[in-house]
Amino acid sequence: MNSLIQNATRIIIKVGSSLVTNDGRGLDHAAIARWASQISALRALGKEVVLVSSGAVAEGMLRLGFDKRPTDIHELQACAAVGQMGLAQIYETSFRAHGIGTAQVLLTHADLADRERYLNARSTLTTLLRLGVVPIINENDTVVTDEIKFGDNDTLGALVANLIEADALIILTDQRGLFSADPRKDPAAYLITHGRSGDPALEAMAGGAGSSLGRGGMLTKILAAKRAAKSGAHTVIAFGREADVLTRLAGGESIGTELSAQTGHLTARKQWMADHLHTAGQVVLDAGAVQKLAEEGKSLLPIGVIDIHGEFGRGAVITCVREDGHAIARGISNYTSAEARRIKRKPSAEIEAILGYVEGHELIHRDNMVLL
Ligand SMILES: Nc1ncnc2c1ncn2[C@@H]1O[C@H](COP(=O)(O)OP(=O)(O)O)[C@@H](O)[C@H]1O
Ligand SMILES: N[C@@H](CCC(=O)OP(=O)(O)O)C(=O)O
Repeated sequence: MNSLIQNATRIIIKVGSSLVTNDGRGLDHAAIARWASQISALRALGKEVVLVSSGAVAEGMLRLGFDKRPTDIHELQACAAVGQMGLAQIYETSFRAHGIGTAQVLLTHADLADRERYLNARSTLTTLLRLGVVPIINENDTVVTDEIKFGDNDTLGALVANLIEADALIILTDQRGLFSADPRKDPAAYLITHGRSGDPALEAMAGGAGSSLGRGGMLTKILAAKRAAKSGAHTVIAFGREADVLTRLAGGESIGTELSAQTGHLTARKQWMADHLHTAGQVVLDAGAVQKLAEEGKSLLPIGVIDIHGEFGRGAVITCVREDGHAIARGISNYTSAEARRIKRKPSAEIEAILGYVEGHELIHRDNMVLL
């Protein structure tokens, strides 16, 4: 028994190229229909699911008649663009059979590196989940070149887990999990059933991709688990053709390789904030707000803010100081410094009238704050 997936509410599921395209023979309609049916069952259990799907290049190669992976970057990008149409169509049809809508989200590295776009991607994904839609994510291959690519969707899956603070990342692949060595090369290799994300011993066992279709191989999956754990997400690596793999994992069964994260979401986020020694700006709190934060564990409302120093964007880590300049907390601002200047000293009910929109009643929510 293992409860990593059973206890997870928000789950990222990543499916690799060889699974999605039946080892390059063409979209595996039956496999995709089975995953859609299982994901529909997971949602009936109250879980939110985001799918990260590879396979655009492999499917596009088939549709355009390439018998081996093109070396020309623009031909590869053309393959991705053609194949992505196939992916979008098959996922929409397969989920529609269960009355579930899908949404296509194509991301690039630049989208997640830019704070504004990162926050927009996060809000769109969480909104889609709230609206009951299954987002289907892939890298936007047509606009990126090698130097600026995530390169493999294992990494993308982990970054999406960080982005929306998922509880778990399930990586479905063409092996039963992490083996002590690449099972294609070493027949004596055995399955590793449990481990700690970030354990360097795991990295030593993992090798590169097993086929010409996959990009990352096992090492990128192990590194993805390490990355996902930074925001508190556990990872399971399992065989995508295993019968009812998703529903059995959700039922608490141990399948594949389970890699547990050592810290919870809140701890991970607070640690991240505590590590921000230089913050973009400061807000000066009145005595009432200091009391609410420090003594009562409350969020920071604009009404308790007397002054704002520095220029910062939405989502920046800022410092909360007393009137005498003493720092008492750090946290993520829901508003830009310009907006904060307009809503300081105002009751939260007036935010919408002043700014024309509301990002939150708080300037800094309690969950996004660490006391110093
Ligand atoms: N230690 C290992 N355990 C399992 N698989 C490994 C290991 N080292 C390398 N591999 C290879 O990684 C492959 C899976 O990665 P990849 O081909 O990128 O798949 P995907 O398309 O699912 O991302 C396996 O088929 C296997 O040959
Ligand atoms: N964006 C690429 C994904 C490449 C990739 O990471 O493949 P894989 O190692 O099979 O997950 C595509 O859709 O072909």
